[in-house]
Amino acid sequence: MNTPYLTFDRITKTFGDIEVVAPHFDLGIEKNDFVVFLGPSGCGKTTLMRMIGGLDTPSGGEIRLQGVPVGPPDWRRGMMFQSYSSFPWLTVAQNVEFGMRYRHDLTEEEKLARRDHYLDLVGLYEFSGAYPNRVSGGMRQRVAIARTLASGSDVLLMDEPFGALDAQRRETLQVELRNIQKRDAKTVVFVTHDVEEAVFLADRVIVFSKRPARVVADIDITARLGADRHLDLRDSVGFFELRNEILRLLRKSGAGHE
Ligand SMILES: Nc1ncnc2c1ncn2[C@@H]1O[C@H](COP(=O)(O)OP(=O)(O)OP(=O)(O)O)[C@@H](O)[C@H]1O
Repeated sequence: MNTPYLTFDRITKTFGDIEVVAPHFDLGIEKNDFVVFLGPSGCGKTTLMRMIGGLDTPSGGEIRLQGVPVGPPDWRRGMMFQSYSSFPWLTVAQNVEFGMRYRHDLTEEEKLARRDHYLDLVGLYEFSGAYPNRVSGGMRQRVAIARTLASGSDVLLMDEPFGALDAQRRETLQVELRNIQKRDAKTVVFVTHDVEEAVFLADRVIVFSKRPARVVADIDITARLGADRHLDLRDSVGFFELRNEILRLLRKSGAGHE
């Protein structure tokens, strides 16, 4: 049997008396999969992501990437959290460059080209020289998205990254993220509370129970919708069926979802 690219092997996690994941939590994530975590608020999704990124450590068990236990954060696991703010003392462009500080494999010219490409992608090129505290919250979030993508990590850990964006920008970035993920063969773990966003982006949606988190459903979205995602898909019957199915699961899992 093949070992998954990313493995949670008999994980336990407690904060004092609080048990965050169900005892001996197991989960495998395949390379180049776009996996979305959905579940009730406070069930442990962020904690699971932080443990992949190395910002938190399991109380027991092991998380392995390509068979190797994960250690402290490094650029191969790029993290982007909703609260992950920009550095106020750096300009928008310098913030994006900062994401590439460990990319010794790139020349200065390549770094600058990547910086400009991703700034353009998130619609911030013209704000390159601005300081983050001079732009809106949604724009700061886009700076963080550009920085994460520019860093070129193999694994992208994204915790509600589009939360502060307006609907149109959000749709654009969803399509772009999905394209980048497929084109550049990234493995993405993405947390959202938005079921439509989950269905649109994911190859696989994992629905968690209330804390302590356990997997209540593991849905192969690509088997049902195909890998090619375009905005028209949102109007299809298959999309609606999946959305409704997941909303029902969330209601049952006690999410009290919108
Ligand atoms: N550093 C910490 N110390 C103590 N308790 C914590 C800590 N971090 C998280 N928790 C608790 O662990 C539980 C899981 O939190 P987590 O942020 O992982 O949930 P979540 O599913 O991401 O929630 P949300 O959807 O609201 O973002 C919560 O009860 C939270 O209060």
